[in-house]
Amino acid sequence: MLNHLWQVFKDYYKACSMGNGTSRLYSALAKTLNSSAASQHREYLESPDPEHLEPIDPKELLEECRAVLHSRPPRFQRDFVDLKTDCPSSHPPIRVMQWNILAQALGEGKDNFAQCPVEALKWEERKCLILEEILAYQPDILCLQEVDHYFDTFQPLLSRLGYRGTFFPKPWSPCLDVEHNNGPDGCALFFLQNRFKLVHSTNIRLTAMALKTNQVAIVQTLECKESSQQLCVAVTHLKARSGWEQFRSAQGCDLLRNLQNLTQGAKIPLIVCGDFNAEPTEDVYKNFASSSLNLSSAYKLLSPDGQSEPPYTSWKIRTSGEYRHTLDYIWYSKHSLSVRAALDLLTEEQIGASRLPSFNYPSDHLSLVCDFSFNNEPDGLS
Ligand SMILES: NC(=O)C1=CN([C@@H]2O[C@H](COP(=O)(O)OP(=O)(O)OC[C@H]3O[C@@H](n4cnc5c(N)ncnc54)[C@H](OP(=O)(O)O)[C@@H]3O)[C@@H](O)[C@H]2O)C=CC1
Ligand SMILES: [Mg+2]
Repeated sequence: MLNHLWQVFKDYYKACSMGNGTSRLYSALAKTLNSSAASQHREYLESPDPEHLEPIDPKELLEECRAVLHSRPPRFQRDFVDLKTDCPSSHPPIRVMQWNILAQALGEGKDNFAQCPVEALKWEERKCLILEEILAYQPDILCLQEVDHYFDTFQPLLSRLGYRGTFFPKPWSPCLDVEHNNGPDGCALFFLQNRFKLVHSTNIRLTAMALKTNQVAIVQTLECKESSQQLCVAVTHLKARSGWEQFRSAQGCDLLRNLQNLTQGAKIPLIVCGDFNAEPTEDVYKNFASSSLNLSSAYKLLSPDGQSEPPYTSWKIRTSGEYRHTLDYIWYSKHSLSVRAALDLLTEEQIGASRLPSFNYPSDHLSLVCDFSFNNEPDGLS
């Protein structure tokens, strides 16, 4: 106990000398004094045994994560913006989270982040920041890109939190080029099993100009247990880098074609989450905005006129320069779904001069979170 307290105080001085806030520290200190702290006893974080299936209380996992992160600056506050409160709904909203979490192997071995300290990228702590973000918003549906710790971290932990997960790795993941990698990165889709039943699941290797590419998508049809309404959800991560705009556009066309079939010609309401690696000026964005699937991009609703995308969803400094781009989107069927609320983005001040990732935030992409409801509920309330 004394040793642990001494460590907490050492961490306190370290945090102060870094000029960071101390609220995490107070919480860790209180925990140490009040109980046999979770920081000493990482029951969930250190035993992600796939055979271990007892449910986890999200609050307890969050406490474990906070104990691991006690010497880091506190999480930034992000608020939900209410967008549609006039229409009452008899069912709880469906919360959807879209997030490129940054593959561990790419962050350490390929991305060339120039301002992010290497200590901020340590997996044992960074994974707690990622889990903390997921646990803070508790999405019903979670769509992730750049997942290279599915089997050892996210699948075992999230399944004990009540999620069913699906992972589809990239066929030639660039993670595999990195020494000591943890396997390929890919897309993952999780949904809460107490809210949805899986009706249909498809893994798609996207094509461009009739050729198979290195980019993938997962598309699932879910049935809401409360309303019996069906919902189709897709997650994707399109080809990165400038010079590949036509390639991304072709991949987007392939995904749209697949989605036409999987939604039975737009009959089933659809949500598409992705890191499209494309600004709104690109063809792939325009094709999604004008498709016969009648999709709209949820985060436009945060702009004053409801017509503009946010100024950024990804902000980083590489050795090659600073990159601030809007690349991530949550598309939804605009006639059958409404966005009731959306999580505001981090401000430039919160992101800080070194940009992302950082000690505060684990990825170079921000998470996007929206609450949806169906427009036509069977009981006719909305
Ligand atoms: N062995 C083989 O035959 C093959 C191997 N490969 C491997 O895959 C790699 C390419 O795969 P592909 O899927 O097309 O990759 P992408 O070009 O789509 O990028 C892969 C990752 O790199 C990140 N990234 C984007 N821009 C940069 C940058 N400027 N510097 C560093 N990282 C960046 C992206 O992150 P974000 O999305 O966040 O921007 C993305 O997650 C090749 O480099 C090779 O290693 C690929 C095909 C065949
Ligand atoms: Mg990346």
